[in-house]
Order: sequence, then C-alpha cells, then structure tokens
Amino acid sequence: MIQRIAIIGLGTMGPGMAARLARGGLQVTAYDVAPAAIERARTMLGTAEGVLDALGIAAAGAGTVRFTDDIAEAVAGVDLVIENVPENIAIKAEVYRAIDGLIASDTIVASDTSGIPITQLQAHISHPERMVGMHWSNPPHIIPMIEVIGGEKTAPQIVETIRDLIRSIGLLPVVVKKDVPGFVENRVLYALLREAVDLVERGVIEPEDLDTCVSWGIGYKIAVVGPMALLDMAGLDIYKSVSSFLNADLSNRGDVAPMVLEKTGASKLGIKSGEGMFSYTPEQTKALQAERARKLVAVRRILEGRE
Ligand SMILES: NC(=O)C1=CN([C@@H]2O[C@H](COP(=O)(O)OP(=O)(O)OC[C@H]3O[C@@H](n4cnc5c(N)ncnc54)[C@H](O)[C@@H]3O)[C@@H](O)[C@H]2O)C=CC1
Ligand SMILES: Cc1ncc(C=O)c(C(=O)O)c1O
Repeated sequence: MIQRIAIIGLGTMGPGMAARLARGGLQVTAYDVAPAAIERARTMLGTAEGVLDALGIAAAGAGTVRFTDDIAEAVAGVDLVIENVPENIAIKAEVYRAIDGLIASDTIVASDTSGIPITQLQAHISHPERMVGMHWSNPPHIIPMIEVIGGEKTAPQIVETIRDLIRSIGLLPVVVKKDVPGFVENRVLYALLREAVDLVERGVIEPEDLDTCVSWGIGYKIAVVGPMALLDMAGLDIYKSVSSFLNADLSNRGDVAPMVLEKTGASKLGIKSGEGMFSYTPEQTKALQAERARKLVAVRRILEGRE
C-alpha cells in the first residue's frame, strides 16, 4: 500500500499535486533542485490548500508535506516517487539516475510527463517494470482526472496499484491502453490547439474571439457531453457529412507553428514571463488565477452534483 510519496520538481505542477496527495492522507516529501522553486512552492501549497477547502475536500487522515533540498532525504523510504521535472528526456533521465541507488528496487517511479512514451523513459532506470506514467492535468489540485500509462516493460500490477491509489483518494484514474505519444488527453488537446493556433495565425479570428468561441461553444458543452457522446447528440450522419469536406481542410502541420516559434524565441512564454498570446501584469496574473480557481471550483461542484 502506498503511504509515502516523494515529488521531484516543484514548478507549475508539483505544489498542487503535493497539496492534493496530502489531503488524501499521504505523507509527501517535496524536492526541487532550485532553492527558489522550493520557496515558491511553499506559497503555492498554501494557495492550493485554500482551493481544496473551497472544493469541500475533507482531509482523509493526517497527510503532510515536508519540503527538502536534499534528494536523498526526499526519497528515503518512500513507496512512490513522482518525477515532475521539465518535459525533456535528458533532464528526466538525470533524475532517474540520481534516485536509482537511493530507492528500493520495488519503489514505484511515476512520471508526470505530458506525452513522452513511458517505454522511452523506462530505458533510463533500473527495474523498468516499476516505472509508470501518471499524467495529471493542470491545475493538479483541481482537475480530478489522471491518466495512468504502462510502458512496454511496466508490470501490469504497477498500473493497477497507481490506478487504485488515485481512486482511493477520490480522484478519477483513466488507464490508457497503449503507450502512444501524448497519451489521450494531450493528443486531443493538441489537435484542438494546432487548429486554434492556425486559425489565429491565418487571421481568421482574433485570439480573444477564438477563446470565446471555443470556451462557450465547445468547452462549456464538452464538460457535460464528452466527444463520443457528442457524436450521438449531433448525429453520426451529420458528422459524416461535415467531416467528408472539413477534415481535409483542417491544419495538418507536423512542425511547430511560426507564431509559436516567434513568441518563444522572444521569451514570450505566457503567464510565467508576463506575455504570450496575451499580456499580464503581476497584479492581473494574481487576480486571474484566483478568478479561474473560483470558477473551476464552482463548475466542478455543479458537475459533481454537489450544488
Ligand atoms: N504545465 C502543465 O500544464 C503540465 C505539465 N506536465 C508535465 O509535468 C512535468 C513538469 O511540468 P511543469 O511543472 O510545468 O514544469 P516547470 O518547468 O514549471 O517545473 C519544473 C521544475 O523542475 C525543477 N527541476 C529541473 N531539473 C530538476 C532536477 N534535476 N531535480 C529536481 N528538480 C528539477 C525545476 O527547478 C522546476 O522547478 C513536465 O513533464 C510537463 O510536461 C503535466 C501536466 C500539465
Ligand atoms: C498546453 C498544455 N500542455 C500540456 C498539458 C498537460 O500535460 C496541459 C494541461 O494539463 O493543461 C496544457 O494546457
């Protein structure tokens, strides 16, 4: 049974994950290579705990989060390590090498990778049968769905253990049956994002209007009626007719869009740098994050039938 968990990497995802796991009664140690990230994570942890309170998620037992700047201390005696460092195989492999001699051969190692196949990652760790994908969605303390992915060498029992852990703390595991790049959530999301970026880049629509169209036309509906159910709601005959002429016109670019390369090349990364598709002052960012959390909490409570 999993009781002690180490989180390695405390950037965008780590603090919210730590808060949610601790709320589930688990003992979490949290480590980052950058001292500034640890300090930021302490503040983010408090914010995430406030959101969990607003969601009405009661503490299941005496879960804790302990921060440390020592990786050996972080992983000592844990049942599960969740690797949560940047989406780069070399950086992830460095973490696996660093922990390999510090953990027991049956300690489960999960990666929160957004889409690097687990089969590729498990080439960098001894005992690859205990490595598994555990892909959370951002913000991790609010979004309940977590994908679980086994690689070619993952023992089926490990997939089940992680699925059961997620379920046991009241979250929603979805087991992905094939280790395809991007798994399922990001394959669907990136199909949408590719088309959205293309439409803005070609001047078909302004960025603000694109968001209004997708959020109110598709997003609001899709939270209640998933894509497979939506096909039935619209009618498969309609889908057949529209897709017969539209699919061939959709963006099928295999590289990164020039607009994205231009912005990232100019360090316009979004909220984290103050400018991306839109601009953000620090005050606006703070207000926006609070507003988004409030709305996501309200929507989730309604979708769960709690209001
Ligand atoms: N940002 C998102 O919306 C989501 C990201 N993910 C995935 O989660 C992983 C982490 O993503 P983010 O939190 O967004 O990244 P991030 O860039 O915000 O944070 C990564 C953290 O890892 C730390 N780090 C780098 N090398 C390290 C090392 N050797 N040991 C310990 N810490 C180290 C950095 O200091 C940083 O604090 C990535 O694989 C990403 O694809 C998954 C779901 C959503
Ligand atoms: C753009 C983008 N890319 C990856 C992920 C998750 O892996 C997310 C998300 O969880 O929201 C995302 O928005």
